[in-house]
Amino acid sequence: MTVEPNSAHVPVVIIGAGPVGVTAALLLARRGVRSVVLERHRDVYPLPRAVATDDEVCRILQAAGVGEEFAAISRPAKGLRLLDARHRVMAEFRRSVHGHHGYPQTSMFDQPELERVLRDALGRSPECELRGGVEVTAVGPYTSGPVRVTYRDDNGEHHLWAEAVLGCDGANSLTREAIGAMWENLRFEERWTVVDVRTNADVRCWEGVDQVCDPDRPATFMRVGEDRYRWEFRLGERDEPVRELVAPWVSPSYDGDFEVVRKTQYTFRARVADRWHGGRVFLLGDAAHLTPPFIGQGLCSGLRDAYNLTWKLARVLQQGAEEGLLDTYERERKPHARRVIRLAVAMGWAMTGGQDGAAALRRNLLAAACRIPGLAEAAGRDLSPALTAGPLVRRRARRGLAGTHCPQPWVNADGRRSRLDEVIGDSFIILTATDPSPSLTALAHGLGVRAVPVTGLRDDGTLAAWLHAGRADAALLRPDRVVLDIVPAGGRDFTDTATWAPLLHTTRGPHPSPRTAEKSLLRSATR
Ligand SMILES: O=C(O)/C=C/c1cccc(O)c1
Repeated sequence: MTVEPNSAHVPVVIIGAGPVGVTAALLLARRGVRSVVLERHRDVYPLPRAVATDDEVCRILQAAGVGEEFAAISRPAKGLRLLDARHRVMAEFRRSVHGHHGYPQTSMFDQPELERVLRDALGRSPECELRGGVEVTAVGPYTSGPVRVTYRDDNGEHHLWAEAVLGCDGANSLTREAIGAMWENLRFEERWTVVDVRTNADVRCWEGVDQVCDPDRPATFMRVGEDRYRWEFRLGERDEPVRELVAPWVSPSYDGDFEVVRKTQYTFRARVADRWHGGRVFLLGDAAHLTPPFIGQGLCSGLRDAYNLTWKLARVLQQGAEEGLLDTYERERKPHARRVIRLAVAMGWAMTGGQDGAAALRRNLLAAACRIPGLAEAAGRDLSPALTAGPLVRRRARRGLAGTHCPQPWVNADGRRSRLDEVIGDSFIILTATDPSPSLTALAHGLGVRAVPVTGLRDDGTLAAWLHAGRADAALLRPDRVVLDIVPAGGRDFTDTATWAPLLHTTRGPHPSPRTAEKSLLRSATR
């Protein structure tokens, strides 16, 4: 897509071509929505930052069309351990290589490699245009009609008018300022040193993440790749040399290759923006939330933002869905991001002893850091909680299926083994335990949604067991695979559809999806 410079109209402008911005562009492109991505740097930022994803995020990357490429550059991690000051294991939280979403529950990767994969995919998408080496100088006004985005490049100043603007412009977001959002402080602020090393040394480690719970020298250590390692240390009184810092893991007498790829100081913060949009200007990723990295969820939260928002935006822009659909973005994502940040902060307290008046008391308890209330339980589980109830999450019970994700097993359709999402398409869908009743079929038809019995998908029984465990005869999945509502076991239909049915309504048909092959698989699976 090429847009005339100086004064052009585009459906979506994305500010920032980091992983969140580019993934958002790819997800929109898969739904036929064109975007221009504006980025300060000309090329991928070469230094490592994020190092971990969970399986939900791998599924998002799959939806963006780079799932297999990401699998090829990432490495499953065994999980998370809490160590005491003498590096004795106090608690171990194992992660499976076959998570709920069909991928390893934790994967390690090198961020520049991920960004290269995403940029290459962007280059193959005619719906996306990346403008690198530009500086965005203003966003807005945004209160009515298209939003103006002003940027500068070597040729001067330009304006774009967009139906929506996605601010993926990081912690110092200009977009956040433009919409007048303020930070809500979740009370964690510490200076840490982050060290990335490439070496073939015999590093003392396991295939996972170690958190050293030592108030005097809290630290994180993990293997990121074949010869890539990351250490994080809370800043001490003096700036110690790397070899001194890593001496407990790499023998000081090792004199082989040892490249410090990066050593930098960060302020780890816990913050959430008080508002995530102003009209059609949205905040995503670090522009909307900041977390200490102790549970590896920073980038994950940003990619969840992109997945949550893009299907809603595509429906509004392309299919004439109600504007109210867009309000659910902040309503769903903000409490989710806040909960994940709080868990990261709790992990930080376990490692450091905390910063408040009770810190001294907690220090005495640190020999059993995993006893910090709720931490062990939460850290041992899926780190991504269910979405809270709202217009698009009809939660009846605290532990019901609504707000959680449908699992992604392998299925067999049309004689081919595929991941579930490749087969069920990218719109709303109802999965049923058995053949849908005539009334459910009629209801589905009225909603413009397909009802598919899981038996026809021929998976390994995962889907039937999941519905059974959730006491559901059917589940209505949203395009992001979150359960909107269920038909309770023994029930006939969805009840009280009035709260969500209007949000499913569209006035135009969907853009023809590039995934025609998947649709044909679905037809044969449901015949
Ligand atoms: O809980 C996990 O499996 C991974 C946690 C993690 C990942 C990356 C960086 C961290 O400090 C923790």
